Amino acid sequence: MSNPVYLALDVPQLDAAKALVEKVRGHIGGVKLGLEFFCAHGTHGVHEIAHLGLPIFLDLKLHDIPNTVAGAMQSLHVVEPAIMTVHASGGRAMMEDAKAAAGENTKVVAVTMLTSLDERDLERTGVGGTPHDHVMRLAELAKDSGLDGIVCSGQEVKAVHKQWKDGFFVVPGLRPGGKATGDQKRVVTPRQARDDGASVLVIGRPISRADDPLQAAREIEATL
Ligand SMILES: O=c1ccn([C@@H]2O[C@H](COP(=O)(O)O)[C@@H](O)[C@H]2O)c(=O)[nH]1
Repeated sequence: MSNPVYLALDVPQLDAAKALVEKVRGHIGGVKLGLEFFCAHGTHGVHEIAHLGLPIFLDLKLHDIPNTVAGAMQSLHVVEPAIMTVHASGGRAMMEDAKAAAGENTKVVAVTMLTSLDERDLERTGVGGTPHDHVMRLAELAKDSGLDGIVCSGQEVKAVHKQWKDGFFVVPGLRPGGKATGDQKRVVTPRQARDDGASVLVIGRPISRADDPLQAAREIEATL
């Protein structure tokens, strides 16, 4: 089985980002490039990282009217990402058009509820119910819209996997100690997420901000 860990490369300098990937490449299965990286380095930066030879997950969390999101997906064919994200709350038509516009080798997955949010945050946005209810509802919408899977926390992945057997599940908000730290609120360990059905484990700061990123990546891999 291939390594499910995708390193979140939220690092502003391109050279430092490349050096980090080179350092830990034997202990990860892919690289996740998000808004911080893309705003700084654009498609040029994506190509530079892709040249290192690992699969690329482009996490831009697109959320706009269907025509605009479909146009953005088309424009990103040049970088051929293995995985792309849109927001499930963009609605069915947006997700259908995003999937139709994506390259044939790109999995499109929908962000349900950010792992930095909890039930109180949800309530403040006017959404009632628990994170579990909200994630399940949006997962069903993503499935009906023809997407490949969703992004959710490790606290929901087991339930979603039960209902969507062949879905592709991306789980961020992972902490080796299993404790919520900093901005991440719905947290589990990488091992628990894997055991509960995650397809991809997104891990950033526990590796990138570790005193010894190589050792941190090795230790996480050993738990899986
Ligand atoms: O719900 C979500 C969706 C995406 N992310 C992204 O994952 C990484 C997590 O980084 P850590 O440093 O391991 O916290 C980051 O790039 C987020 O943009 C998420 O955390 N939660």
